[in-house]
Amino acid sequence: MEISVIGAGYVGASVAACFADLGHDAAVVDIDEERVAAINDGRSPIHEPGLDERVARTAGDRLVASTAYDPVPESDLTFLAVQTPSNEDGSIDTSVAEAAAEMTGEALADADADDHAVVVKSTVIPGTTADLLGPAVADAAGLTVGETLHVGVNPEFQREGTAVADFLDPDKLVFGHDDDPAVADLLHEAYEPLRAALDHEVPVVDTGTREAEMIKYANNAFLASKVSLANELGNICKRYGVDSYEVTRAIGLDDRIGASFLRSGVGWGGSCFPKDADALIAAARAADYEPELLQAAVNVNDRQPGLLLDLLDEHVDAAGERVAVLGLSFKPGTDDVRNSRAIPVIEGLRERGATVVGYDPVATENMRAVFPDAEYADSAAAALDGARAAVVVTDWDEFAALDAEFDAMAEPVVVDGRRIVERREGLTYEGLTW
Ligand SMILES: NC(=O)c1ccc[n+]([C@@H]2O[C@H](COP(=O)([O-])OP(=O)(O)OC[C@H]3O[C@@H](n4cnc5c(N)ncnc54)[C@H](O)[C@@H]3O)[C@@H](O)[C@H]2O)c1
Ligand SMILES: O=c1ccn([C@@H]2O[C@H](COP(=O)(O)OP(=O)(O)O[C@H]3O[C@H](CO)[C@@H](O)[C@H](O)[C@H]3O)[C@@H](O)[C@H]2O)c(=O)[nH]1
Repeated sequence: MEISVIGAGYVGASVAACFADLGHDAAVVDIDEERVAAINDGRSPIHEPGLDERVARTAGDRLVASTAYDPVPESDLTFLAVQTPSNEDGSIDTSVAEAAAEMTGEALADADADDHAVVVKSTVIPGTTADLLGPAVADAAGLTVGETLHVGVNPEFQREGTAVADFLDPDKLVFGHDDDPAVADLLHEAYEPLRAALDHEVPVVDTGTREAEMIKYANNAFLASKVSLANELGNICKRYGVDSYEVTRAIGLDDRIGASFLRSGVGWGGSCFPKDADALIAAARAADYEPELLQAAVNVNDRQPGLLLDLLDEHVDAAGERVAVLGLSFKPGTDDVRNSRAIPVIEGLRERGATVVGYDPVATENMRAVFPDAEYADSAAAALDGARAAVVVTDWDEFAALDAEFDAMAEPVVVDGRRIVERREGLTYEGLTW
């Protein structure tokens, strides 16, 4: 099957490479020449475990990348996987997706193609596909939705750092198609090799486009709120000398609660939870509904970095001191620093007059773009060397193994936002939520 994917970012690159690896012909289109060149050179344009080898295996053969939209009319199905960022007020900014939809339509018009399906993989507010993006493609192409152009929604639930594994073994597949059998058939065909490769059934949710769009937001809202509740409980535990991880381990044994997404700490970041929570809140308000619980989840999250720094203040006056920030990415396994909790932590340290020295196994260059004048070390040991204190922001495995490295600090003080460092003799250790 011929598939095109618009956008070679975290979602588009991994989805296209995985489809190619599963035996489809996948063409990725991106306006970013560097990302296109990387794929055509057989390299992943982003850091994502398992992606490099898939791109290397398929590039130039079943996987091709281009800045031109020529592959679109040659394919049966086009996924739109461009970014959907936030406006100033938190509402979704669909301008990039609209432009990509128009360019897709123009490519279909130029080639006089019909019977093509355009499926939105980007996260969009309910109604965006049916009311905005579908019509944008159709108008530019001179086609009619439901007749000569088929429009659907197939939200993506992969996580950064495990995007390939998540895509290849999803908990569910959501196909939004408003009863257009052409979209449903093409989506089932696209995912058939993936399902055939698994030794278990993957539930497929065939549903409307609006429901598919909302399922994506509901999924993220639930998970983000779950972490915020774990953080709220952790903050209370801390004040009562209770080990919050013992508590969440126990409550997670209740099937109705579930063990995942209960790790309390410095909060959730990344390109999705913050943006999607804001977009859903703005969408609710636009419809005259005040989403109090979701807003509280955001408020709790926004407070965590400040609470971490308050704990540092209890041990150290950071003014004029060198403070190591261990972990810059928003979570382990990725070089993505979008909405990383390291950003407010670094800002708070600088407000205190500290000299920040950051370390991350893979995200340094991306954080350098945010704070060009901060110091960055090549290793955790180098960051700790001569530091007055260390603040742990990301739970990279290698931080769990740190031990003698702390002795390079005059008086080792560690404020741990992710419960990753071992408490030990000779180390002043303060965990954020226990
Ligand atoms: N990052 C994730 O893990 C994740 C997971 C699930 C869903 N999503 C959603 O998927 C969408 C994409 O997210 P992402 O993280 O991959 O974004 P990204 O910013 O990493 O990638 C988007 C890509 O689209 C390209 N692009 C922009 N306009 C274009 C155009 N007109 N034509 C061709 N290419 C164009 C950009 O150059 C960029 O490379 C968003 O809606 C996001 O919310 C993301
Ligand atoms: O118990 C937990 C679990 C996560 N986090 C934090 O939550 C954030 C998000 O983590 P995660 O969900 O693993 O990463 P993402 O790649 O942002 O993935 C989320 O966002 C994607 C984009 O929408 C969705 O596709 C995924 O299903 C959804 O999990 C990170 O900052 C984590 O550190 C915690 O603090 N505690």
